Amino acid sequence: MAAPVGMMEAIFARNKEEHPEPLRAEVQGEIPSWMEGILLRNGPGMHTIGESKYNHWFDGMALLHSFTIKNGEVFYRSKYLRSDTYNCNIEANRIVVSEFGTMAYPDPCKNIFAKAFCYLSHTIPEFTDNCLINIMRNGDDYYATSEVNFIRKINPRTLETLEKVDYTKYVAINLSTSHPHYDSAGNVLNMGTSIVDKGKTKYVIFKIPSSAPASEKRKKKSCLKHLEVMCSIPSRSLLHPSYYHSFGLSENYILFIEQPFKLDILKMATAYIRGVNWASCLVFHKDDKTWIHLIDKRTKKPVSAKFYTDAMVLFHHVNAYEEEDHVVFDIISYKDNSLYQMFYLKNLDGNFENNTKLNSIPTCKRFVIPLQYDKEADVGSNLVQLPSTTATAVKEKDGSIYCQPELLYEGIELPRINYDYNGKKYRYIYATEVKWSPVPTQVVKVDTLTKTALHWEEEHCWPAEPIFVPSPNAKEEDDGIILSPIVTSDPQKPPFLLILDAKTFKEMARATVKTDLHLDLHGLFIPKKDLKVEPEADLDNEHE
Ligand SMILES: CC1=C(/C=C/C(C)=C/C=C/C(C)=C/C=O)C(C)(C)CCC1
Ligand SMILES: [Fe+2]
Repeated sequence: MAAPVGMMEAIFARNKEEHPEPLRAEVQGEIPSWMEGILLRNGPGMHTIGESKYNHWFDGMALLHSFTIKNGEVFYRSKYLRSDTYNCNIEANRIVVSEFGTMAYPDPCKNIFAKAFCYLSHTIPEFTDNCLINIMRNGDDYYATSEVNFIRKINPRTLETLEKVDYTKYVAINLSTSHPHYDSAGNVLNMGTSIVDKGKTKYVIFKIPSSAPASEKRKKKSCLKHLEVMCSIPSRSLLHPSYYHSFGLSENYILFIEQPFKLDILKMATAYIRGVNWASCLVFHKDDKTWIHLIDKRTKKPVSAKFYTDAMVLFHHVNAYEEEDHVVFDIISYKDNSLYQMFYLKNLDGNFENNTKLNSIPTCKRFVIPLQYDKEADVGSNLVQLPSTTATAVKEKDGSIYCQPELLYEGIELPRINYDYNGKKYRYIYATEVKWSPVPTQVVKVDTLTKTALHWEEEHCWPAEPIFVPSPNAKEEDDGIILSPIVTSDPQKPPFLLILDAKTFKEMARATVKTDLHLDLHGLFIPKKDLKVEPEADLDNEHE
């Protein structure tokens, strides 16, 4: 499919209008009656403020949007996150807060970013609270998340912005992932990097309980107060901690990949005075190794064996599980960091096709880590004993173990699974297929067993990350529905929420919305039973 000139600019760079009042979508097909709840998603929606423009797609102001499904009907809403960053920018009518790919210099007026003037004496700058990447659920609370120390509480029904939460008040981290995990009790597990703690750079794994102790419930205290550090892992290099976007979780282990795509702290500390963006402080060391860390949840200690693989860059873990004394984990990996390069808005304009040819294809790979093996095994022997995989883990002379993956599937990103199978043996990956550019053209269901896939695609359609929602009495892993918002590039064709049968990948319904829809990043589905108030109890006077 070829991209008409200017189309990419409309998709990526044009400011999207918010639509905070519920808008009734036109449903074609039938949405099963059990399907009730809110699909809540996040992503950048505004890349120009006054005369100033952001450089990178990941810089855009967070635009929350939701599809509320009730009685076979769908209502759409969108609202910009009223972060301090957003408010300051709008007030100044220009970009005054730095983002991933854009360094900004604030007005000399007094604003909450006044601290930015202390850059010269601070290693860690005051980061943005433009939480544009994902949504995190913690008990009954929902937060917009990004990769720094701030998260923003939001109202999942009205999309209103609530408190600004600073992780550093509860745990010594300066960066955190936007992809937390959840255990079966609903507790949040997440990871962050601590840079300034007594000069010891480390990765911190922490848990936020899903509810506060009963004695505090009445006071509506936040669960964050009860955040608990599970384990920390020292960074191999104090001044170059690895960058990571997600981590893995099996039943008993936490999986952390220390990749040679690293944050250079000295570069970051001087970025402001050098006039360069944060992105330029992330450096790929192509000749370094990628270290694989396993943390035993029971002992809260890292497994001592040294597992590594070749240099790579990864953003998304897919899933991990244990099988016969091995940990199996699947990730989407790249051979370098060119993905971040591609999302500079200057590469996403008229010359899009030439600028963004994927030279590093996102590839789904399976790694297998042996947990129990013969310590006397010969150097050079493969310690993986699983017949189902070609992944290997070879003992080296110095006792370290060199892991080589099995290729599962090429050209997919934004992976999701049936989260009931998270940490467990599983079979299906739902993702977007990325063929000729980093922009998805298809929704896919990959069968990791047969390495085959089912696809959905349509002309002028650009799908978002597909979310799996299990059906109420699901027996099989793929008993459920796939939800994916579809951005369209043909002005005659309005955008819609696509609803697929996860088993067959046949379209069950689509809910068309006559408004602007932005290409987003990640989100979650809140089933009706998890909503404190009936979804859209107030929808009787919705706008049509
Ligand atoms: C602001 C800021 C950061 C922001 C990173 C962002 C916003 C990353 C987005 C990544 C995405 C969307 C990846 C998708 O696969 C860093 C570099 C962590 C550290 C310095 C300050
Ligand atoms: Fe992500």
